[in-house]
Amino acid sequence: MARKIGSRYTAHQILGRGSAGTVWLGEGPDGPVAIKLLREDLASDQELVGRFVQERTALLGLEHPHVVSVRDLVVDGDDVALVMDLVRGTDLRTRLERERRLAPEAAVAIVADVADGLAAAHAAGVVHRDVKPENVLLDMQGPLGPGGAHPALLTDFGVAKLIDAPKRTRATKIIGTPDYLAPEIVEGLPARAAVDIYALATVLYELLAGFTPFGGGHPGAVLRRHVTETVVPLPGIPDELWQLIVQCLAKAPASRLRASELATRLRELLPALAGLPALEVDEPDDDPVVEPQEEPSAQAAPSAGDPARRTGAVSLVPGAKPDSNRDTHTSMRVPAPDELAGGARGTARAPRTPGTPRPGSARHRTAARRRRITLSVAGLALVAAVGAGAWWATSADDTPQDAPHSAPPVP
Ligand SMILES: Nc1ncnc2c1ncn2[C@@H]1O[C@H](COP(=O)(O)OP(=O)(O)OP(=O)(O)O)[C@@H](O)[C@H]1O
Repeated sequence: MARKIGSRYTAHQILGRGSAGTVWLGEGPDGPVAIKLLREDLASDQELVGRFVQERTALLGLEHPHVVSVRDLVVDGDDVALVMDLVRGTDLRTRLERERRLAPEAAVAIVADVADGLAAAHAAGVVHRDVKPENVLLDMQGPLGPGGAHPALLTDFGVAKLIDAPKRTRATKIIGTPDYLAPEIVEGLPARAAVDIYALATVLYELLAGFTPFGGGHPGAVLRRHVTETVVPLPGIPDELWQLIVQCLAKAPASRLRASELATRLRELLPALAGLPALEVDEPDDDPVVEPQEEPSAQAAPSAGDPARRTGAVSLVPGAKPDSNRDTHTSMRVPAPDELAGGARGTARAPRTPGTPRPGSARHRTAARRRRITLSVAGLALVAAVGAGAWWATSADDTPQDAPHSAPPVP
């Protein structure tokens, strides 16, 4: 059923739903558009309305074939809506879920497009801060590129930030999605363009492997891996492609490539990747084995399937499901250095060639569960601190770079 949005637009049909509202196929004075309409019950939420305004502001004047342009912002009674270019296709998350892993050529072609879009955003002084497959749209009506990939466009600049002059203070709250967060964000440093490169390299790894390099388990563990763990090579990946990923996942932001360089280097690799099949990689366990520290106790650690262990991610939107490390706009407190140091045992998720068991794999899980009794003291402290911080930080948004470093007390 059609409905009017402001005086200039008509929404005809729902294209999809996000946590903050519904995206409609609509019509405007200049033809078809996509209209992102903020949920009615959220229209009085200043923070969310602020994000819509932020997205409009961030993208003003930014026209690029690999960025979804925002055409208008409508505020009319209870309606708050962003009017965007219509992309006829799907988002990259949907494609990845359907195919599980992409062939290297298609993955690289898609990521090169996004790198081009990021280069334009960075040149305009905008850091995206939430690069992930959900925020990449594939234009199925566009020409087929290398590996049969459709053109990719970066969208959802709702938490984008204008690049500022250097700040004197550290951030106390984290904006973003745990699996894709650059280590400097976890450490409370300001988000510069290099955070988008780190996130995009994470997306590239994920397209090739089917899982993110540092994801899995509690968000606190994910944050810690970004800072302390080294990415483990994917079996069978062409060396030059691997070197690019490693460089862009460097812990030091200055060591990463810039977006335009990344796009160029990826495109140079494309001919050598033509026709290569998707990598054969088994997803590592989400639940690394933690050796027992003491005898069984009534306070045994929650298991991976226990909701208490998975609720560290906090959705921006009241009522949205806060249980995934891939949730949009997760907002958490920056962990203290001792929380990041964690226990003696690393938790890197080593990918495996199919059929190769390793301790902690699904095959070994039953036996391992029997042995796993408690988390280390450091692990528990991290879980408690980050989990509590997450809930505390629900109202945090765009002030982190100005805020003094004052973490709440750890319960
Ligand atoms: N410009 C667009 N053209 C066509 N479809 C779009 C456009 N923008 C978003 N969509 C579709 O609408 C759906 C919802 O998008 P939206 O950005 O609201 O949510 P999301 O990014 O999936 O989640 P969240 O808002 O929680 O980050 C997506 O599945 C996407 O495919």
